[in-house]
Amino acid sequence: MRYLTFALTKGRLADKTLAMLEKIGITCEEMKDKDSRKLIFVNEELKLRFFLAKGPDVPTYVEYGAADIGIVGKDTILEEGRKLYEVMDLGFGACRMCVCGPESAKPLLNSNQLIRVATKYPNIAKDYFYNKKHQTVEIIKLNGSIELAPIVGLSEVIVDIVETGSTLRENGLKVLEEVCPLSARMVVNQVSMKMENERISKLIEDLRKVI
Ligand SMILES: Nc1ncnc2c1ncn2[C@@H]1O[C@H](COP(=O)(O)OP(=O)(O)OP(=O)(O)O)[C@@H](O)[C@H]1O
Ligand SMILES: O=P(O)(O)OC[C@H]1O[C@H](OP(=O)(O)OP(=O)(O)O)[C@H](O)[C@@H]1O
Repeated sequence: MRYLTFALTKGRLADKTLAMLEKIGITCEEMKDKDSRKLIFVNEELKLRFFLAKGPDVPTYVEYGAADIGIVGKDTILEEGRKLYEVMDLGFGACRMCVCGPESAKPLLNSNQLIRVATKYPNIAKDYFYNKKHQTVEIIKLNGSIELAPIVGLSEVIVDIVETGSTLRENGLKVLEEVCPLSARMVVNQVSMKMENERISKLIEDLRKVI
């Protein structure tokens, strides 16, 4: 039997991903050692391999078949636009993609003014403003602390993830519009879905019972 390889997202989603896999009897003790610099882990008994990668790289590994299965946020799936199957909503990592800014920016969203939109998600922002709202905007790509942009005058609004809303609150910003709800998803390589259908279907079935 060949190894089935999982690409898991580092950071926020990692602990919940491991807890979910543990519930269906898939464990990888080695992976819990936070001090380890080891990148790939094997469960010999179940013929599984796991590695942790940066979120945006997970769909890349899965599209190319370097991983059969990926666990990644819906935001990353939308942003990366890779060819893969999204097979399951895992429920955890729930948050929302929103257009945010100071209350005073609200009227700009329903005008034909050319506003600036700062975001870590330029493709999601483009799709929302161009295809859904038919509003021409200037997209400015940032890599973090997006909420700074409207405060210091880099942009009028931002497109970013909102979970508890505390980052917005503490910086005097509001949700102005919701783009879409988000959560962690399981994605599968298109060839693996055919070649390893039995094992992958069983995995999906087992996961359905615990989430
Ligand atoms: N409050 C939140 N902020 C950001 N991502 C969240 C939040 N809640 C859930 N998520 C999910 O977790 C994933 C990101 O986890 P991660 O810890 O890698 O965050 P990141 O800030 O995008 O990464 P990095 O710190 O490496 O830039 C997102 O893709 C999203 O689906
Ligand atoms: O609604 P909240 O619960 O406050 O969560 C949302 C915040 O968390 C994320 O940032 P992150 O902590 O990943 O830092 P970053 O801005 O450097 O990416 C996101 O980009 C928001 O800023």
